[in-house]
Amino acid sequence: MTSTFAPTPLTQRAAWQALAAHYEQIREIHLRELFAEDPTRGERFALEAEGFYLDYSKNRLTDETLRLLSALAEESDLRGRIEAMFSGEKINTTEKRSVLHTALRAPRGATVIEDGENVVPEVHAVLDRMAEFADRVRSGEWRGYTGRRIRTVVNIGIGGSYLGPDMAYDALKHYSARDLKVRFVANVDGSNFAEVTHDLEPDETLFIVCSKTFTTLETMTNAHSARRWCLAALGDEQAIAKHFVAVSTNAAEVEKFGIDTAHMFGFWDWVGGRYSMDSAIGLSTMIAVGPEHFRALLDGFHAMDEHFRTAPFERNLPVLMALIGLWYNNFFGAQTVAVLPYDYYLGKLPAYLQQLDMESNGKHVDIDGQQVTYQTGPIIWGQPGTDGQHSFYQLIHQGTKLIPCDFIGFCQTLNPIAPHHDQLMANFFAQTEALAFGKTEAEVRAEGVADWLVPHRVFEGNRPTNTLLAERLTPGVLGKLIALYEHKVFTQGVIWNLDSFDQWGVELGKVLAQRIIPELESTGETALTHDSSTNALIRRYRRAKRQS
Ligand SMILES: O=P(O)(O)OC[C@H]1O[C@H](O)[C@H](O)[C@@H](O)[C@@H]1O
Repeated sequence: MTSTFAPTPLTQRAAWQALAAHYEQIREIHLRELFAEDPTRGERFALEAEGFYLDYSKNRLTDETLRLLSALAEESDLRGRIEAMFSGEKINTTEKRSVLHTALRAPRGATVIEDGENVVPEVHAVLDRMAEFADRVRSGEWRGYTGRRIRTVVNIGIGGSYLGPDMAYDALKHYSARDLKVRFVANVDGSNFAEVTHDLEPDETLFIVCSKTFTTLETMTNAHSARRWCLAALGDEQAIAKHFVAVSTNAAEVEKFGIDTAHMFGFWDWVGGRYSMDSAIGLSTMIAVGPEHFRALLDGFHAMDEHFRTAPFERNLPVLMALIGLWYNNFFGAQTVAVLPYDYYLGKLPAYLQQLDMESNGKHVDIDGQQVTYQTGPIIWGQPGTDGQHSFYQLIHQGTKLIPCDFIGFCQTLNPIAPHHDQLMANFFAQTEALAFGKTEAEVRAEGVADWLVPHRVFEGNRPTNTLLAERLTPGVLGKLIALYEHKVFTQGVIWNLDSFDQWGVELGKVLAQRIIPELESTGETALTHDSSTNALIRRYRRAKRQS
């Protein structure tokens, strides 16, 4: 069943037009004024939920802005779209699929119906098999072909079959078995494979080939190289069963590759690649941290799902963050969002969120195929603090572009080595303060700065930030954080009226590469029929290749 709601075009909705008018009134107002007007602003514009404290007071908005943004969510039928997603409607219309990553973390015993069937028992059956396998690898019961225990797990996969596990492995290092390493091969560049495997012992290495489709060029090329690497050392086809397992929705292709489907962990076409780190794609995560921590991660995801589904919009973390983001994206003309985690373990969060957000909402037509007349998904980027401070923060503080930032930090460190955490968090708090309030010309002059230097030392301020503070980074908190961003992206996609779950934009390049591969591999001078630029580049490459 699909929803029958036909929204008024976005820019014609009453709330959108009211926001456009409201923007004209508010665009010049400085955060200094907003804070001066209301001494309670810092506490009033904050939300405590699911273990997070979101301070959104340092944003260029008022109660009226929030009221209008919430009205826009209502007019966009956000409530109905949330229910449509959770209840298994085929909201991914271009691929005619349900979008049920939320079922991956539904508790045992819950009911989520997809095409007339409850999928929760299947989800838990796979989780149970994963747990059994992870325990066997972790305990050393699962042995390699020569009888040695597994010391390194290599996840072969790309996109959604890589970024989540890679991010989570770093994020949960503190909880990981230290005698078992996880590495990642994603890029089709042979240097990735070479560098990851050069110091590994084949008989102590387990490859997890992760691919939803099991046809992705990069992953299949790397998996075949891994197979050859393994066979070259162990010399027996029988060894493959001990050193390869697969995660996929495509059992036929897994078998064709030569992996016994008894060693395959499945998932379903209602899980998008970029929403799959909590499916069997998380097998490497589970092996690293153990089934109990993995379940805590899932519980975290689920808690945020429930919050998103039930909390009123103005007290709803993902909805609020989505609406604030939309305010800058569509009214202030901000092109990007910086995600700045003040936690070493979250170093790969920006890269993970790039796929989650940009592959979901980087669309120029709406769900009905109509060209949009408004901006859609922003460019996501970032780096952990404090590293970024010594590099690109200059532009955020004094550049000509408006860059809304998400600052993410924790009250407690997992590595209490004084004085590090206080210093880290002092920087965390200082940055949002500096960005919001800046430093006026009068303040700079009062410091006795020479006239000619004054303009360089002035900080305009009025640069918006969200601060997301949690107690400490645990598997559960990571799950909540990722679900928060998943639902933020969903909320924005609903308002922009997009299909946030397809990714046609990645297809053209793939198809053209398939056409070019034989042109590069062929030893003869096959005719080239591309444009003159592409032809010249290919000819140059072939010439260099012949000479090498
Ligand atoms: O898991 P796979 O089927 O190998 O897909 C891996 C990735 O490649 C595709 O091209 C898409 O851009 C991603 O959404 C996907 O996660």
